[in-house]
Amino acid sequence: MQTLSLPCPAKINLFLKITGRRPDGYHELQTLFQLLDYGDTLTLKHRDDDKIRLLSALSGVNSEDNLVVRAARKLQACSKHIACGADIQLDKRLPLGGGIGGGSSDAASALLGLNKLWQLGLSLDTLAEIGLELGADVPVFVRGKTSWAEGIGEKLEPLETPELWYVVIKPDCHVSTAEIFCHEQLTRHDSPIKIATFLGGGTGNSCEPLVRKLYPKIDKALIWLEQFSPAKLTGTGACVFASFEDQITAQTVCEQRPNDIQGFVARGVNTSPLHRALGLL
Ligand SMILES: C[C@@](CO)(OP(=O)(O)O)[C@H](O)COP(=O)(O)OP(=O)(O)OC[C@H]1O[C@@H](n2ccc(N)nc2=O)[C@H](O)[C@@H]1O
Ligand SMILES: Nc1ncnc2c1ncn2[C@@H]1O[C@H](COP(=O)(O)OP(=O)(O)O)[C@@H](O)[C@H]1O
Repeated sequence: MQTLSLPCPAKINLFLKITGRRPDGYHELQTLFQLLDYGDTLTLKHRDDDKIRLLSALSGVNSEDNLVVRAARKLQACSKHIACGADIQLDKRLPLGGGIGGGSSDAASALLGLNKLWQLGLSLDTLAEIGLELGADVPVFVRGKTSWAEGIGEKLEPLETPELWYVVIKPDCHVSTAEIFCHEQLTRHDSPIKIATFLGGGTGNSCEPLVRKLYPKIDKALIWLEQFSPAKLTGTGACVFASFEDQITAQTVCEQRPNDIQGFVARGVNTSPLHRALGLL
């Protein structure tokens, strides 16, 4: 097999609590990562030399900093063969810095795809460990299941959720995850909750009050979406989302969004499209 074309699905955080801070500065959290059937596409072509070439530049991101190239280099270091190279084409649909895990998902698809293309035979456990070095959100995409998460997002327990339709919109602003986690006004000591408490409803995102205050456009987008269904921030933003029972209602809402707001409709899925494409689950 010489070429693989793979999906890189988005995620949303159905809730997010910050329960503490580790000595290295990373925050411990609780969240529910809901995978979506919508995302980027990564095409990997085997090369007989050891070059990693990114064929599609991402505006504002140096090729060597692109998470797919960083993932490929990390995996190359695990290879005992000399001829492990790849041409990589990344077709982006997911907005950058949206809190929907685009870069992390691209990295996970690169790890799983190149593991197959280069016949490395690494387990999902090993790939999740390598992924965690690239970002706290990478392991959930490596494991490929909608999951309850703790730690910094790497302690994962699959949780089946109703496969609802989501409207995800991105106001015209960019939120840096690091900026929010460094902010003195961030709530850092939420009490941990049980799964049953989340299922009982009403659990939100602890970053939301601060992000709404710092980014009026996000506040406005939440107010707009709230007209149709309860709306929440995903991750540290900038995207916000709301759920709907059926696709047509979700599409009708999405089409009415203000002109300066990007948006899409996606179905929540319990199993990643990446793993389905690779025949892993
Ligand atoms: C908090 C979440 C929820 O999904 O936010 P989003 O990025 O999706 O908005 C993620 O776990 C983010 O994961 P990811 O985007 O991979 O974060 P990383 O690249 O590992 O970290 C970016 C920066 O955010 C801070 N950070 C990140 C995660 C975490 N649990 N605690 C932190 O303090 C650190 O300062 C780190 O340098
Ligand atoms: N393949 C990639 N896709 C998106 N962003 C990338 C990628 N590689 C590196 N990045 C960098 O990672 C940052 C966060 O990306 P992204 O995963 O889209 O956001 P978030 O973690 O908020 O969901 C971007 O602003 C960009 O600088």
